Amino acid sequence: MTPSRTLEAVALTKTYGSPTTATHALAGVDLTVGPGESVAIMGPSGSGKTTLLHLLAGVLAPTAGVVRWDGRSLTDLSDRERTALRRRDFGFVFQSGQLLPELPAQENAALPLLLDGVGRAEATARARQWLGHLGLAGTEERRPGELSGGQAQRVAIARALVGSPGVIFADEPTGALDRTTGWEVMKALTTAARAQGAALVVVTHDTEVARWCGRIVEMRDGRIVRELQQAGATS
Ligand SMILES: Nc1ncnc2c1ncn2[C@@H]1O[C@H](COP(=O)(O)OP(=O)(O)OP(=O)(O)O)[C@@H](O)[C@H]1O
Repeated sequence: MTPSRTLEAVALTKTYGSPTTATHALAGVDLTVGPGESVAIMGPSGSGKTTLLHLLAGVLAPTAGVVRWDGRSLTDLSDRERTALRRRDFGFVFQSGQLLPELPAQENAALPLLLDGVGRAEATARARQWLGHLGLAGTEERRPGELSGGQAQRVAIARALVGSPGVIFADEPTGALDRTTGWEVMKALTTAARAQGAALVVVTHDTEVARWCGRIVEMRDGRIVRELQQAGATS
């Protein structure tokens, strides 16, 4: 990836519903995330964290404002171009339940490459490499039901990273894990993202999770009300 790739949101607003039932989920958000940077988005329930994540990732369209990735506005792309961009340049990690239960770990991790037309042998080899980096050597053939929660999240991280994305979006990535396992998963996620030069955007309620990120932004009522640089962050 080129080091200049930056994710930038300008004056982002999002209103759900009709004019009579409108919810103003985002009310003017500016945010820039550079290569290798990690940002935690925190704030109370309903403050707009997930909406912001979905807009940044091009999953939802803004009501007004713009999201630029690598200098290109996501809203200027066709649905098809946006889907292709999401698959190639963005990786996703969710709370849980994101792996396909019938596929072994290595195929789950290889999926973005397979969907992008990479041959099975190469895709699996690259997935196995990531599983190895994430401490999952020996579990490549296991199905998600045969993995612990922490192992399954690391398979999801391998899948998010396997296509060398420029940005990884994570929504409560440790929400289904105990504290120690969550710590290990965040360590794996931030270390791998940094090694790859990928930006990382994490939505979380958990200050322990946010501590792994270089920057914390706090949201209230659809706005960023505070930004905190973390000098001591591991990322
Ligand atoms: N699809 C939708 N339709 C209508 N309103 C929505 C929709 N999605 C979210 N909202 C509303 O938008 C606001 C922001 O929601 P959002 O999910 O972004 O908040 P959040 O900070 O991620 O909350 P939580 O921490 O509970 O996940 C809330 O008032 C929510 O009810």
